[in-house]
Amino acid sequence: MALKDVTSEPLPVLPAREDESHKGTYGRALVVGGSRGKAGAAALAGKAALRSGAGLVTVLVPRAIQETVASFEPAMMTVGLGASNCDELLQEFAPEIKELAKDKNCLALGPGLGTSASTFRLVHSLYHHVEQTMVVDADALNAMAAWSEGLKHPSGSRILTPHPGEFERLTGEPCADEARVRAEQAAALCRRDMTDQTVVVLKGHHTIVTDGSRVSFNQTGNPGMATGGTGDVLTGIITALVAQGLETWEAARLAVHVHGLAGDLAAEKLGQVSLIASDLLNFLPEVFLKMGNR
Ligand SMILES: NC(=O)C1=CN([C@@H]2O[C@H](COP(=O)(O)OP(=O)(O)OC[C@H]3O[C@@H](n4cnc5c(N)ncnc54)[C@H](OP(=O)(O)O)[C@@H]3O)[C@@H](O)[C@H]2O)[C@@H](O)CC1
Ligand SMILES: Nc1ncnc2c1ncn2[C@@H]1O[C@H](COP(=O)(O)OP(=O)(O)O)[C@@H](O)[C@H]1O
Ligand SMILES: [Mg+2]
Repeated sequence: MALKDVTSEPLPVLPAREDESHKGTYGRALVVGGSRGKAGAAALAGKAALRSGAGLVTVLVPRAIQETVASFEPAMMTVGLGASNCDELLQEFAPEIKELAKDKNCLALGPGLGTSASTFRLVHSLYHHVEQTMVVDADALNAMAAWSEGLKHPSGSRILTPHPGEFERLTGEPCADEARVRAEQAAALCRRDMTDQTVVVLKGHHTIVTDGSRVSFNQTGNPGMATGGTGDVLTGIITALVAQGLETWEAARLAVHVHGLAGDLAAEKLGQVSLIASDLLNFLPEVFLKMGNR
């Protein structure tokens, strides 16, 4: 199947907010991630989801880091699972997480999650049994890479957001240097195991977004964004746009643009050297205003 390059087509837009709306109108997002030492990844994703317009954001983490995550941002709700010393999310939490997912419009799974065997089994269970659209990132991708059945049989739409290292773990093949070949690799992953509703976001300079038949090469962003946690922010942005009703392809394409533009504005003010992931959160408001949202 020929891959259609739609890079020059207009970007999707986030609809204007109606006067008669309320927080429920803008969706409920659930971020599942974090572990001791990587609380920040879950917090960055959660706060990015809030700054990208999701009505209600809950960050679900192991109990030991709940207070830390909550302290990053009071507008974020948190749920802590396990005993007070529990520092990673485990397989046995799957039923509780599935229950909490029921009234959510979108889930993000993976930032800072950790790589224990039990955590990986939790990821498999959620990937295969949660019907809501799910952004699958970071250690959730590593979990799926370690699974012999690969990414087959998700029970809902999935947006996979690998960086080239994660992509290689998932597919067993390194990313090609040439953009067009890389796009074909990402599209092949999309088509290989999954449903029509799967989107792959292969991150890097000119991040590739593909649904297996279309591809878009992102035109925003800069090397200042090559710093820990910027991918976690992207995960939160995509999750918020899905929670607000955008389709997976639209949400991924718009989010990648918004994320890169936040990076460009941040670099203009702060310089590429000093830019850190949490700066992106502070430039998201300017991005949405620039794009015509009130
Ligand atoms: N503040 C926090 O809490 C933070 C927590 N975080 C959490 O940490 C966890 C681990 O995530 P991770 O991405 O840091 O590590 P990992 O999955 O081992 O991948 C790195 C490997 O891939 C390779 N690689 C090749 N090309 C690459 C490319 N273009 N971009 C990137 N990598 C590339 C790379 O090659 P190398 O650098 O050696 O050349 C290396 O071998 C995860 O849960 C995440 O959410 C982070 O988000 C940081 C902030
Ligand atoms: N040289 C670059 N140019 C543009 N964007 C970049 C560059 N390097 C990294 N990025 C962006 O930064 C993000 C890094 O994501 P990721 O590697 O998952 O980081 P982390 O896991 O630390 O949060 C991606 O969105 C990627 O596109
Ligand atoms: Mg990452």
